[in-house]
Amino acid sequence: MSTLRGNGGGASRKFLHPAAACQASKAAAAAVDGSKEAHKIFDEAFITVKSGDGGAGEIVEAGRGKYVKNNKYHPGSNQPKQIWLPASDPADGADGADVYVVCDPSLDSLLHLHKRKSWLAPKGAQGNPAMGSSGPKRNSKLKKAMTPPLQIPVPPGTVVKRKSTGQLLGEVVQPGDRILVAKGGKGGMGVTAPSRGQKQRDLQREIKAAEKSGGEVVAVEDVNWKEDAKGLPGRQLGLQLLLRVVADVGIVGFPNAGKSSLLAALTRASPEVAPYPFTTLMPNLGVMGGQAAAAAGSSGQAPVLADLPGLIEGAHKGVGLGRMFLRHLRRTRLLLHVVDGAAADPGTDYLAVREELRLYNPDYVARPHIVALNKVDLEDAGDLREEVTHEVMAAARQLQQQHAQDVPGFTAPAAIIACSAVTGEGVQQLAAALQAATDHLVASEGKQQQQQQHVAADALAAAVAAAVAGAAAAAAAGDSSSDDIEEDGEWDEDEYEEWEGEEDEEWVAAAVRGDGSLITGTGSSSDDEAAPQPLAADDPDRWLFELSEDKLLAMADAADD
Ligand SMILES: Nc1nc2c(ncn2[C@@H]2O[C@H](COP(=O)(O)OP(=O)(O)OP(=O)(O)O)[C@@H](O)[C@H]2O)c(=O)[nH]1
Ligand SMILES: [Mg+2]
Repeated sequence: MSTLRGNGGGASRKFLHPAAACQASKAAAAAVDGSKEAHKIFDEAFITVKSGDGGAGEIVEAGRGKYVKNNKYHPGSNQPKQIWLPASDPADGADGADVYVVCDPSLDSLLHLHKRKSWLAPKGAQGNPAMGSSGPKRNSKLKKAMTPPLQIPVPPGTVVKRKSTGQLLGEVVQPGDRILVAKGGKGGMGVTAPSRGQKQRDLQREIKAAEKSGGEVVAVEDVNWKEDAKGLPGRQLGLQLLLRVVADVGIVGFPNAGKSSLLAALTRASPEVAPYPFTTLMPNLGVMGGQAAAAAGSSGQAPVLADLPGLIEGAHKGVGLGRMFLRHLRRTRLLLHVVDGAAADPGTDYLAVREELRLYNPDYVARPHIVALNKVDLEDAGDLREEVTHEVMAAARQLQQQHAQDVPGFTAPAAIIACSAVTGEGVQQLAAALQAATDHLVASEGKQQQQQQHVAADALAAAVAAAVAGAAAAAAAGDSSSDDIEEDGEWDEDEYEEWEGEEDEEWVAAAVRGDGSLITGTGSSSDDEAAPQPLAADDPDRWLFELSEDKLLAMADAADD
């Protein structure tokens, strides 16, 4: 999973093929059609490979003395030199080169394989090659020269299949991973050719045997020893290569929900953002910066986020750009489900995307996820944020009940975080949640291997909630102190007075209980003890979001009524 982290922790990586960049600027509908080809180029390739033929073994004629001439190269020079080697020890031909598909973390697409479709591995060297031919020659100790393998570089997350049968040959994930796709042909054996006298004796024996049995000898072929010296041919096969993005977090949601905007807000990636659906045609990757890690109290590695093209209803059947991209979720630990909070019916949007994921691969809905309720800066979304949160929770519960039988481990969101990619509100909390969830999942993966445990949804939610509460507190503290000191480090008296006179900030935090009901807590900035505390891992109540002061007053009024 960590293969893309070598780029400095904060740098972004972007897959943008020129063809796709051009298409992206066209109208949405045209982009949908055109992008299919661009996408194929980026993450799918068909190639033909052939491993090397085995080299022929050396043939030494018997009875030609104790030593025979063999051409050998000086190490580090390509000048052949004739040497004498024992005639009793003819050299084998070298095996043909094997073909490997190897993981190369400097690559991020399969584009290079469209420029080179056939990969032919070198033949094995002959036991005693003719003067002037190149390649490693007889090694009297090993008796056989080695042929370096042909290596086909591919990015991390590439799956290799046989083109004809679809048989899975393997997958490379981390640097150093490699798959042997075609073994080189075996080299021929070094043989001693029978001497003329030996041939005569063999012939006489054959004739006698034939006479005895009443047959007639017409011709004798003495080819068997020659066959032994021949190398076997290499293996040719067609391969299909598929790239699955390797990232910790996969960002999903309806087109235009703000997935790319959130990627840009959370990382240094700069994906294309535009107010029409299907702006994103290919996955964009970004690495989260260190701030979020600090806010979440994490010492873990910065998560890699993958922003995917929008999903729409029927995506699992190939509607929109869906099916081609859904496989990129395969290697993610966590999903970030982005919901447009200002949409007509965000709860239904959430439900529809979850359904698409389930229909494509039930594993995807059993994977932990965090919901980002985006665009809360817009009036509608801001006013309705609690209502929408409830809707999303209700939709999650509805799905959970519906599929309790067929999808074991169907998860509700580990957190629902209201945010705005445009104003930056809630983005710190979202970053802290993603960092905490990734850390938690990485840690429990380690444990899983040792103890066969499953990631407990409640423990994950508690870890995420604690990180969100921490980030919210840090954001509040940052807000109150940042303006008080002048750039030269001196107190600004006027501002100080203003600050002194400020009223305590009221806060209210809300949490959703295990049974779905809402609890709230209130306090003020001077009232440290009452500040929201992270809940224990086994506490079914989880802090989910903080409410505005207006909302607090409205709720207090409602309670009085
Ligand atoms: N007001 C507001 N607008 C937003 C916010 N986030 C995104 N947008 C706008 O929503 C539109 C779509 O944003 P994108 O980030 O391209 O959305 P996307 O989900 O990546 O869309 P596709 O790639 O087409 O699936 C753009 O016009 C953004 O400026 C937000 O928090 N508030
Ligand atoms: Mg996008």
